[in-house]
Amino acid sequence: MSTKDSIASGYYKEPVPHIAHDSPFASMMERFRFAAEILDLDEGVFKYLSSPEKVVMVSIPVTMDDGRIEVFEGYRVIHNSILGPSKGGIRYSEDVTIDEVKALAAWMTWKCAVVNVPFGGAKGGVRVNPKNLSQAELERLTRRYTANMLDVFGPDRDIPAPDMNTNEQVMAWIMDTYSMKQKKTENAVVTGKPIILGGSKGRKEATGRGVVTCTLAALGKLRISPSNTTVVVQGFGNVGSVSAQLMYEQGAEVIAISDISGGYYNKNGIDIEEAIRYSQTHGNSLEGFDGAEPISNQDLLELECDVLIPAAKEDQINKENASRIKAKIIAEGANGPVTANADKLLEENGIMVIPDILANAGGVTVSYFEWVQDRHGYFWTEERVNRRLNRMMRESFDNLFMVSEKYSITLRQAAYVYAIDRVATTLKLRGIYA
Ligand SMILES: NC(=O)C1=CN([C@@H]2O[C@H](COP(=O)(O)OP(=O)(O)OC[C@H]3O[C@@H](n4cnc5c(N)ncnc54)[C@H](OP(=O)(O)O)[C@@H]3O)[C@@H](O)[C@H]2O)C=CC1
Ligand SMILES: O=C(O)CCC(=O)C(=O)O
Repeated sequence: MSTKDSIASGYYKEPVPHIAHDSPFASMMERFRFAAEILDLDEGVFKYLSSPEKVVMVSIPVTMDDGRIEVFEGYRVIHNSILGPSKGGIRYSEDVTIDEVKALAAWMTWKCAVVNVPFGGAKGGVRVNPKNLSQAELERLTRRYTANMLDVFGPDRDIPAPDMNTNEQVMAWIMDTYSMKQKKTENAVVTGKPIILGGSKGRKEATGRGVVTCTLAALGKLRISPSNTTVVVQGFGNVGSVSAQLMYEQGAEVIAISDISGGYYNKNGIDIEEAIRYSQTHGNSLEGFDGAEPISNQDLLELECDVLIPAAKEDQINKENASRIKAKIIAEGANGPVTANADKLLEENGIMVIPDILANAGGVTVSYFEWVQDRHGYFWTEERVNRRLNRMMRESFDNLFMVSEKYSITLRQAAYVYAIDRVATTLKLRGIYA
């Protein structure tokens, strides 16, 4: 089989109704179509996997500190649960949309299949800027969102986790609200909890650690040593800061970092420990960080470097800027940071892209470990968590690298082919009955 230039033919070409043309869901579908064609996927299975199993939209009234009632919109999308209970984070963001959550939920299905964890895919979102809420308002919002989702969530049904702008504290409130309803502590209903509540050691760092495991594997394939590597990281939250720190610990020179306040560039390398300290002591913001020169988030993506780690949000590398990207490797810490129409341009420039559904799968992998530990009531050492995480990420990277070489396709295409084949085979074995 050779690399395909034009990916869609036959029924794969038919547009899926109600999907914005240029959106994360459209990007997901374009890659899904490519894999469906390679796999000669049954038309019914293609249609089934093109839409989510369940979409829940809720209205969340919150009493604000000044007594006013504000109403927020919340979502939970379960894309598919054929591989097991659905799994995926919850995002708080002013511009989250149902279409974005649908794409993120589908990516979770493929991601769990890529790393062979027995979960389906889901994602949640609330349209809110949490920076405008007090801690008490955030708690009331989270508890009401959870109350509205009591029939959706469950340790055997659907298990949330952190994503953009949500953290261990938010997971603790979800667990507590759910447990109150069950009249018993049910810590396996969420992952990414504080360790004292049944969280797993290593979960907070897991996504960044997985990004770095894959990056080191990719550098190995290109015969570049980590200590001769320059790295650029977009986004300095959970995924970006841990990825930057672990690459820095490997001896790499991290020459640029960024958050919503802008980019920070130092051609001689940034002291990442200092940057993390700065952000932690300045309200989780790099604003005013003086260990580097200011640079825009867009210019940062186009810097000359060996490794670019987009770890902020979707659609950052697109058909407008893809031909100006100079990195040798892009490790997708974020979900969907590259649009489908940029894939070809990056491939033509010989850039190795480690796709999101592999690169950032360390988070859900350790979430799986957390769920297993909660259900056993027996907790692992951090060393055991990290060793198993590294092994699973490395095996998944090697597996997809082999698939990509075998079929002369990119790592992203290999990831979709592998994941969709796994989901479709499971579907076939289980069967579909009314
Ligand atoms: N947390 C996890 O375990 C996982 C997360 N992911 C994905 O990784 C990405 C980041 O998530 P996570 O680290 O958890 O989120 P966080 O909220 O912890 O961090 C997000 C970071 O991105 C920055 N940011 C937001 N918008 C922009 C922008 N336009 N330009 C530059 N920086 C920006 C934020 O800046 P500021 O703080 O200043 O707003 C912050 O530094 C998301 O795509 C998420 O879906 C994927 C797998 C697992
Ligand atoms: O840890 C999890 O369950 C899911 C993390 C997540 O939302 C993601 O991988 O995008």
